[in-house]
Amino acid sequence: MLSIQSLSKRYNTGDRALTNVNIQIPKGQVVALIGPSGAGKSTLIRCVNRLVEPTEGQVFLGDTQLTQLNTRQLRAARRRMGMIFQDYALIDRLSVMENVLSGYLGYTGFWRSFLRRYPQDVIAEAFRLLERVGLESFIDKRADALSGGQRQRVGIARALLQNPQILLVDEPTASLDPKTSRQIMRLIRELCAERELSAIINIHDVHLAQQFADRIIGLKAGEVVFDGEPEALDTDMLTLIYGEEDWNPQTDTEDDDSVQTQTPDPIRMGAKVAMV
Ligand SMILES: Nc1ncnc2c1ncn2[C@@H]1O[C@H](COP(=O)(O)OP(=O)(O)OP(=O)(O)O)[C@@H](O)[C@H]1O
Repeated sequence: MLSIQSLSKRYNTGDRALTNVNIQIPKGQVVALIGPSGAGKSTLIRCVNRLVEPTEGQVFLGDTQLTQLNTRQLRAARRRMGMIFQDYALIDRLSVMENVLSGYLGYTGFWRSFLRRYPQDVIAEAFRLLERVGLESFIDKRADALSGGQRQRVGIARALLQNPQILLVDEPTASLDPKTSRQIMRLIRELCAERELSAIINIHDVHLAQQFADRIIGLKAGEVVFDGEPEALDTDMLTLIYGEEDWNPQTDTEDDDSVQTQTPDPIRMGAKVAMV
């Protein structure tokens, strides 16, 4: 579904951010991208939707070679990629509903988007999505009146309104507390399963990655050094990716209100992960 081939990126400053990255992601697979600061995670996600231009290599979404598209074609192709951001990227003065509907703007002409007129079926779908992410009673609230977790749910609903084939998710939980982080990761995972959507999630929290991803890719200094199931990510591999560190932190999962998260801490339990 998404195919990243021999991808390299060197910034104008001379920084080599990615070197010969090869990743194939099938439909419906949730991939967590981990690695220390500066490893190239954000660059990789941004090379997929060409917010950053790769220096070498190709990226295919289905049959479309994203790396060959002109500006107009790229705009159309980006509608097939839903973006979810660390800082939510909402318009504060607009309502929750208007923020979600803005996910449709890429499809619509200038005047319609200027007048913010949306087809009835799009509005109905936005309602359904807001219900699905648990925000049905917040539809008319201004975005800046919401908590961080609620704002991220709006961001998720907005991305899904595009009806994308893949979600590109950049540190979705970086600004959230541990309990809300797990709820958001669970929601993303469930939605991907319901819609057979693939996702690449750039995430710093290794425990969350292990708990909620189908597959983990570890980047170090721009190169893929691990690509496998969460169970295979043991302490030796974590040390290779991040360097020497205590990989046995006491993490508390008791405060999560979902029964599904009563899984053992994956690293404490010798990296045997009970997937949700
Ligand atoms: N716009 C830029 N111009 C020049 N160099 C950049 C730019 N963006 C990133 N880099 C460099 O590319 C490398 C990879 O950065 P990137 O932000 O992709 O890493 P990351 O793994 O996402 O880090 P973090 O977890 O801290 O966000 C780093 O050496 C960084 O300094």
